[in-house]
Amino acid sequence: MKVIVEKNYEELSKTAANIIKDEIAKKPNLVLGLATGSTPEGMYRELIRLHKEEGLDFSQVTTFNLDEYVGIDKDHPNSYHYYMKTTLFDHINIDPNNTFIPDGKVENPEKYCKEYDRLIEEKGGIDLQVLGIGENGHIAFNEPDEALNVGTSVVNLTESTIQANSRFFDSIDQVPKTAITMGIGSIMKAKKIILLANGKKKANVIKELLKQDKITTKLPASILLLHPDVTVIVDEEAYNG
Ligand SMILES: O=P(O)(O)OC[C@H]1O[C@](O)(CO)[C@@H](O)[C@@H]1O
Repeated sequence: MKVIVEKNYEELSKTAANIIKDEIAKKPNLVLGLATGSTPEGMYRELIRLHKEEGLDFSQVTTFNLDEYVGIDKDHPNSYHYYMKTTLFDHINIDPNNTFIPDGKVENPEKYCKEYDRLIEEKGGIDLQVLGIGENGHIAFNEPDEALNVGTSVVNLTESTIQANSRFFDSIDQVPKTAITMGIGSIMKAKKIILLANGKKKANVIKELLKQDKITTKLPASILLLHPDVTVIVDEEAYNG
C-alpha cells in the first residue's frame, strides 16, 4: 500500500481530485467508484472547480456508488442519492444515465444486489475506486464481523456506525439500521483504489491499518493489503493523531 501524507484536508482533497483527473485524461470513459460521507466532500469541490475552470470533462465517465441506506427515498436529504446529486452531479457535465447508486427502496434486494454487481461487470469493471474509512475500519458499509460479504449485499449497520452517522440526522432514531453496500469482492475487483482519511478521529484506525501485516475481518479495510494498487491519502492529523 502506498501512503501519501498531506499537510491538511485541502491538500488531501486536491491530491485525490488530481488522481481522478489524471485517470480521466488517460481514459475519458473511466468507470469511477465513488464514496459518500464527509471525507470526500473537499475532493468533490475540487473536481467541480477542475470542471468549471479547467474543463475537466465527465461526459463519458460512468460512476458507481458504494452504498445507500435501506428504506430511504432518493430525494431524502440524508440519502446518498441526494448527497451525490447536490455535492457533485448537479455541478459537472456527467450524464445522469451513467451514474449508478444502490436503490435503498428496491422490492427484491437480493436480486437487485446481484444485478448491481453484474452491471459493474457489464460496464467493464471499476477503473478507479474512491474509498473513505469508518472509525471502526469499515469500507463502504462492510462492517467488522466474523465474515464479510463478497458481493453487493444488504447489511446491518453496527451501533458505532449508527452513532457516527447520526450527526447527519435530526436524531439517532432516524438513522437507518440497514444499508445496501458493495461487497468486499466488488471493491477488490477495482483496478486502482484510493482511500482517503482526514482528521484526528481517523488517527486510530489509520494507525491500525498501516501497521497491519495480516488481514482480518475485524478490520475490513485490512483486505486492501491484498490489492496490487492501493494509495492511502491522509492528512497529518489522521497520520499522527
Ligand atoms: O467520511 P466519513 O463521514 O467519516 O464516513 C466514513 C465512511 O463511512 C461511510 O459513510 C459508509 O459507507 C462512507 O460513505 C464513508 O467513506
